[in-house]
Amino acid sequence: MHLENKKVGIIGTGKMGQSLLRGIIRAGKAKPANIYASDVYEPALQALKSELGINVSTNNFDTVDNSDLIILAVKPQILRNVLRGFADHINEHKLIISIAAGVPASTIEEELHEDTRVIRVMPNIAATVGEAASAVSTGKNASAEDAEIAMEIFSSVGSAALVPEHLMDAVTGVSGSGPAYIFPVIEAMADGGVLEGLDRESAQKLAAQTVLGAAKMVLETKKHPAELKDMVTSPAGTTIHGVHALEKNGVRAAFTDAVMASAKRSREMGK
Ligand SMILES: NC(=O)C1=CN([C@@H]2O[C@H](COP(=O)(O)OP(=O)(O)OC[C@H]3O[C@@H](n4cnc5c(N)ncnc54)[C@H](OP(=O)(O)O)[C@@H]3O)[C@@H](O)[C@H]2O)C=CC1
Ligand SMILES: O=C(O)[C@@H]1CCC=N1
Repeated sequence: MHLENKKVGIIGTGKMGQSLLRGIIRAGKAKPANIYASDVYEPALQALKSELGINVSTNNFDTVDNSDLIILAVKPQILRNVLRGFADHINEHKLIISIAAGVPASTIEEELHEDTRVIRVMPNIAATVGEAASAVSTGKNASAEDAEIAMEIFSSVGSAALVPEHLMDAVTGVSGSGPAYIFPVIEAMADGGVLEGLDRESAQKLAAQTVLGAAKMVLETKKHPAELKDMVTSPAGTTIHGVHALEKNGVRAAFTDAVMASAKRSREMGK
């Protein structure tokens, strides 16, 4: 099963559902006429239909019945109920792709049909701008080709890598939740700039571009971040004074703790 000419369904057109929809269309991975989306709020669906030309419904049956693969983008807390609502409409020909945090593929198999092909993905909100970091894992019935399809979809909104499912909580801690750790960092760096006399707009642009540039250096040079940090810190210069202030405030432990707290919550949500 290749993505081209397949009917793609999305259940839940909130923040992530919409990001994925737009990304898939932008990348030409599916024609709008082949996309079926459902959610509970009719006016928002109609707005999506007129903007993107996709098929919409407030009835998840329409999405499930018309689609070859169905992306589940509702909150984890309601996922079981949503699955129970259409379990009778699922057969082994349909591929289920869930992005719900914490919910194991086995839970979805249990609620649907024991033979259901399930792929679990943890993307992140940067899918909105085509820069998500996604991890893809396979349920017990999903084939290598199913994983390839998921990789194709999520590669269209950023980078995607295959991981064993037991690492999904760790992935959630690092990249699923990660953008929310960085936004306050950008805001705080901009605050510092404002404190030192820059206007807010310039300070925010400088801070955001700095984060983007640093990330790009790590990805493109593949050097250890410590080596890159050393390239910025002149002896007795400005940067080492800034780095010292960060270390004094426990920046490393704060970020490591954030990743661990999110991963722990993901594990709890999976129980
Ligand atoms: N936000 C993020 O950064 C990330 C989220 N995720 C995962 O993505 C999933 C979606 O998250 P997110 O987009 O943030 O959440 P949202 O609340 O923005 O989107 C969920 C959407 O589903 C709708 N919905 C509620 N009940 C139903 C139903 N019965 N049938 C169809 N649609 C329904 C909601 O409507 P209403 O609001 O009216 O209830 C809402 O529009 C979650 O499982 C989350 O764990 C994964 C990675 C990153
Ligand atoms: O906060 C959450 O639960 C979701 C999953 C990862 C990002 N947002």
